[in-house]
Amino acid sequence: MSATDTESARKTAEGLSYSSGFGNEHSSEAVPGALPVGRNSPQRAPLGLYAEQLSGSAFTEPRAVNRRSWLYRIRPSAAHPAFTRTGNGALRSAPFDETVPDPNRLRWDPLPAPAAGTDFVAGLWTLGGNGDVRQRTGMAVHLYAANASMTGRVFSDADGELLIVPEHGGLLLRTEFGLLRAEPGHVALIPRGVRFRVELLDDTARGYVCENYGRPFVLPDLGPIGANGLAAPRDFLAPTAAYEDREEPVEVVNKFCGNLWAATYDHSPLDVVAWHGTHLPYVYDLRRFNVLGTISYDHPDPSIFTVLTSPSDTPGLAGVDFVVFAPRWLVGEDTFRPPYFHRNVMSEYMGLIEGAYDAKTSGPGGFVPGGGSLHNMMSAHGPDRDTFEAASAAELKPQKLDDGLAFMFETRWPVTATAQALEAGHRQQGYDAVWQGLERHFRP
Ligand SMILES: O=C(O)Cc1cc(O)ccc1O
Ligand SMILES: [Fe+2]
Repeated sequence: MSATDTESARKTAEGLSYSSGFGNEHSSEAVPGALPVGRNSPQRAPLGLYAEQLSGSAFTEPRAVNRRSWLYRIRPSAAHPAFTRTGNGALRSAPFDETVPDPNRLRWDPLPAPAAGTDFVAGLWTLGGNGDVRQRTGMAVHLYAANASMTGRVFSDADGELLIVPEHGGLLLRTEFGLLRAEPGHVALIPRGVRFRVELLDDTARGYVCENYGRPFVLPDLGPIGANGLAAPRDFLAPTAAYEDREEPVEVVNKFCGNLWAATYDHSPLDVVAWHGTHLPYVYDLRRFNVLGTISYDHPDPSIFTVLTSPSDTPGLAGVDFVVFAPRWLVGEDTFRPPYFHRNVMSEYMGLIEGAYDAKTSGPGGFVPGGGSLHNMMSAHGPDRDTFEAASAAELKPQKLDDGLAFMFETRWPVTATAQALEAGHRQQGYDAVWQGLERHFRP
């Protein structure tokens, strides 16, 4: 990628404007009058545009979960030649059956640097997942490492929505709905089927992606917490309409039932001049998360850190939760303050965006930014030996944890790793050792 590409992406990102709110109806027009008033599909849409509905739920789903957007575009998406199979690279999809589900605790260092000229799509590398793309259940954990902006091509995922978690390097996401800027510490969500192109705001980019095949992410219910707290709806930012009017070949890469397919349009499909609806991309700054925790004793369960949840058919049992461990005060009295030892019916993939995580030693060979751990259902885990020893002896003054930003994709189904993840050179060997040497202290 040339320095000028990065520079121009950066300049574009500076001037972005958004509209705020989660799950509500948004609307935007890049040209005044482009949005029809009072109806969705007039006989002739304004300004000679084509009207197109993009649905994210069945037409008949209850109003509370119904999602669709109306797009007013220069050319209809339907005007394209046949899609043909293209290479899947290091992308894998559910069902994950290359390997046997592994009860062991697994940990990885960051992805190695990619070959020159690797863009976001080419840089996707699947760690594992669960469910079945054809049944629209489950999730996948991907990582990405890129050093080039996407040029001449866009991506869309029919299999699920993409929750992008940058760890290194900013991203400019040019979507059908407009532009989003996602820096490390932000998350961006691209809904099922929405086309987008990723441009890099820095020379290289690295991060994580949760591909959610199931019900779209929503904000968790707050129960006795009350009307406020955790992620506030108004901190979710939708783009404003911005269109490309380009009559030139653009490759549309479509992830469909686990495979990549491509068709070359004779124009840019990011040609939406106006839109309104609820099936929308958004960004959220994790530092806006209102962290709640104990002000008396005991370490609350991490469900209190849920940013977004994808409900399954069983109330309270998420297909996948996105959970953030953000800076916070620890004040619990007579309390072991880091995450406790546990065996969990849910399966936990953890990543680190910045700094250190309070249950694990950082530094080489430890849990490091860009790395990740997989603690599958019922696997025994928790603080490593050094963390346990330090926290058991610590003086319990109020303590600010402000040097880390970690997250978890937590799912009701076990995560099966891909063959490339189990065999990867960056998989840490001997992770079990972090729990060795926990002394016996029992004195009956
Ligand atoms: O570090 C983990 O394993 C994640 C986690 C954090 C926590 O605060 C409590 C339980 C839990 O699984
Ligand atoms: Fe855990």
